[in-house]
Amino acid sequence: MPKLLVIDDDRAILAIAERTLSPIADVVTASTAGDGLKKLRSTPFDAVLLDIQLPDQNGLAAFCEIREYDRRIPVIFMTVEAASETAIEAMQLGAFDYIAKPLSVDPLRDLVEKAIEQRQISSVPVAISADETAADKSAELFIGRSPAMLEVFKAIGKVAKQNVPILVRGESGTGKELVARALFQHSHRADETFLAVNCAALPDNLLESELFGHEKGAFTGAESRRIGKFEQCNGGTLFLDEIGDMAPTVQAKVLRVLQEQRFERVGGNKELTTDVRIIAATNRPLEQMVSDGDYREDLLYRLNGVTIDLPPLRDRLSDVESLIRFFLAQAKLEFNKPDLEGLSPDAVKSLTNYEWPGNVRQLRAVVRRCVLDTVMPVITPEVLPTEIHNSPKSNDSTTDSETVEKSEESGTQLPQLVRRLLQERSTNVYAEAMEYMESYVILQVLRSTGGNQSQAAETLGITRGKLRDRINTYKIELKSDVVVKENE
Ligand SMILES: Nc1ncnc2c1ncn2[C@@H]1O[C@H](COP(=O)(O)OP(=O)(O)OP(=O)(O)O)[C@@H](O)[C@H]1O
Repeated sequence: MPKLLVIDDDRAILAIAERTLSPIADVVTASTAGDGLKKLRSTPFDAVLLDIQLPDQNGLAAFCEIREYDRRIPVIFMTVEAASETAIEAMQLGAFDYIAKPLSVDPLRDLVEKAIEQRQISSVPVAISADETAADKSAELFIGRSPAMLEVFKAIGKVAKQNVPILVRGESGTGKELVARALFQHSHRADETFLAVNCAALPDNLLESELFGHEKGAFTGAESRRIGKFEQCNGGTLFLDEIGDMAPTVQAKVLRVLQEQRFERVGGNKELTTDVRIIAATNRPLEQMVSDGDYREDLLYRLNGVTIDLPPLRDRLSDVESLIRFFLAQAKLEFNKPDLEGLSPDAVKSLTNYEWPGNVRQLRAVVRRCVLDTVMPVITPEVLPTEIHNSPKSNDSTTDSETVEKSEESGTQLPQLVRRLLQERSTNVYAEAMEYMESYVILQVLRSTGGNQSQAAETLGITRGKLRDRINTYKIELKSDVVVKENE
């Protein structure tokens, strides 16, 4: 039977604890911190219930001694009033949880059961340690040992020093900006300026002015002359993210810079020259957009002379472990969690089996969230987001065709979709897969804003015009709920 230590100077509390908890644990009591610590050192315990005010020592100080002795032991604090300050302090120190007196029987039993269970599952040796030297904050490291990523690194090495435009392609969150930075750092321009512009984040007229600048009075609100990024970045490197999201006028101006290194500020007629290396990135099907008349063919050809393709994370799952190691060590330092030891083997299994629709960005966010959420030194599957913990592949139980039928909208069906398209010998796999992802993201964000398009556009980092365009394209209906219309 698991062993529980209850430290409190109130005999009534000790009696309630013994009565309530003896069916689930072997309860040992102590009425002072000194006595409790002595007992703890002589027998192994699975959890501790600790009063915050003890006669011989403050409970928080006693807690620190317990942690020094055994940092894996879950400690639940008990206190008379629900004092937020103490609760915050206790949780910051790493307490398992906090319960207010007078003790209610059911919540107390549930909490102690949970603590004992946590103690047992986190007693396994860690599969990935949180102590990695790679977490040096000063270096922005690019992680990946899979053959696909080695190809990417080789491509960066080959083209970084050539003064040509480069197009980086890949799904959102695959690391396109990191590639752009690596190209810059290894180029002859490494000591010059590097600027990044997200073309989807600004309305078309503002994007034009952001890139090329404007003259005073060029449009309402243009109260003075403004220098654009192409001018500011003279001699340096400009990273144009989401290059697919540009109005035709802007496309024409960017093409001219690429061809002649010349442009005019908005509202100006003086021709300016600039020497900027362009690195562009996109996750959009530019070829399809050219066929649909939405993108200039000549611009596409200028841009994609040299292309670097970043594979989605699900196609290089062998990189997941090293990425976790890296993000875990970073988060441990950043969130000051010195007791964090790492991830349990089961947690690693769930993470390495997941399909990662949001790619490395999603993996990074999940690891950081787990580090923040865990109260135990070892991160176990229970701490993972439910979609990962319960993902069909993590549990190896559901077949692909079942999941496609069941939840068209779950957003995790991309691999199945791609497999189906390949079986059907589709020649439009890229565009269809991109559309699937894009419609999923837009739908989810619109749902989260209750259909408010301004808020959704802001959250998505795209303009309202673009959002409206996508809503029409994907036949998203904004009624009391946000739904996708069936194809007529
Ligand atoms: N191989 C990698 N090693 C370490 N960190 C990575 C790697 N790939 C991506 N990241 C991290 O993941 C996050 C997303 O990467 P990044 O912004 O470069 O993606 P992106 O493809 O440009 O996304 P988007 O298309 O949405 O702009 C960043 O925090 C980045 O540092």
